[in-house]
Amino acid sequence: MNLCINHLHFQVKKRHLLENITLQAFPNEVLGLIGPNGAGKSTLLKHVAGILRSPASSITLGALDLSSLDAKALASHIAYLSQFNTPSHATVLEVLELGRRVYSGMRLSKSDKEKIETIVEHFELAPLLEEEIETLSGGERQKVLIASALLQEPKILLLDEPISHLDPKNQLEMLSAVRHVTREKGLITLIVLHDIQHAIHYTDALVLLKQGKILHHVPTKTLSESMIQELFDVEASLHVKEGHTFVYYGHAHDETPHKHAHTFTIAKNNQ
Ligand SMILES: Nc1ncnc2c1ncn2[C@@H]1O[C@H](COP(=O)(O)OP(=O)(O)OP(=O)(O)O)[C@@H](O)[C@H]1O
Repeated sequence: MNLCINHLHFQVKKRHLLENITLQAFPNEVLGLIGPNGAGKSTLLKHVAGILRSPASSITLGALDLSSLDAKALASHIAYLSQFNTPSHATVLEVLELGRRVYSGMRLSKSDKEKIETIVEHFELAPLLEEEIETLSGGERQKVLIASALLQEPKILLLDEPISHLDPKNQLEMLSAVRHVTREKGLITLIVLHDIQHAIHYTDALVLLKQGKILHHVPTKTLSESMIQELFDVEASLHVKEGHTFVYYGHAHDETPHKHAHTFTIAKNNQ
């Protein structure tokens, strides 16, 4: 079942925040949304999450019209981790349990509890379970919220800058976990990332959004320097070292191995 966004248009007063957004995302795919500040990335995710609605457009998952569902029905299809919202007055365990309540209500089953235990172990959250979520560090909180979103077992996972507070090790582990779970469970994952390096290594396809419009929607391996430059209005160059692709901003390095920098893409280096 594909996620289809058709002719999404969103305007506030006279300002067009999203213009004619049409795209498809597929099961097993991590689709990265990248673009400058204010490009409309969060606004796009909020539409898929059903927080914002634009009646003239349609957002469907297979034959299901997501825009016709209420919040509870949406929660069984979509887990959304927003940039800023954190539940208040809840312990870590309660936040994790929230991920299962969409299915089980207040009485969690044995299987719900086992799923929580597995994720607690995987994300090493055991020492934090009784802590109030508000007292955690930004990174710890982000880990708990991602774990809770995964416990929801959605078909669509929406992550808005999910790693902004994590240290480098946790960033890599979290992105790796997101990619793994997307493939293992056949999810459609939309993730907003500011770090192009991460986007290159952990996404399958990229939507490049600028001023509310899609500039490009490409397989990640075909992202080119010229696309990055067009998107961010900065000099950018891609370099490959030992199979890994690195992005440099500013003027290209002297040791750039590719003379035709603007045509260089990252094909075959996206592992
Ligand atoms: N409800 C709203 N009313 C008016 N303007 C809004 C509203 N929501 C978003 N905007 C504006 O729309 C633009 C896009 O915002 P959005 O948060 O989607 O950008 P973004 O690409 O996620 O940016 P960032 O990378 O900075 O998080 C911004 O200029 C923002 O101020």
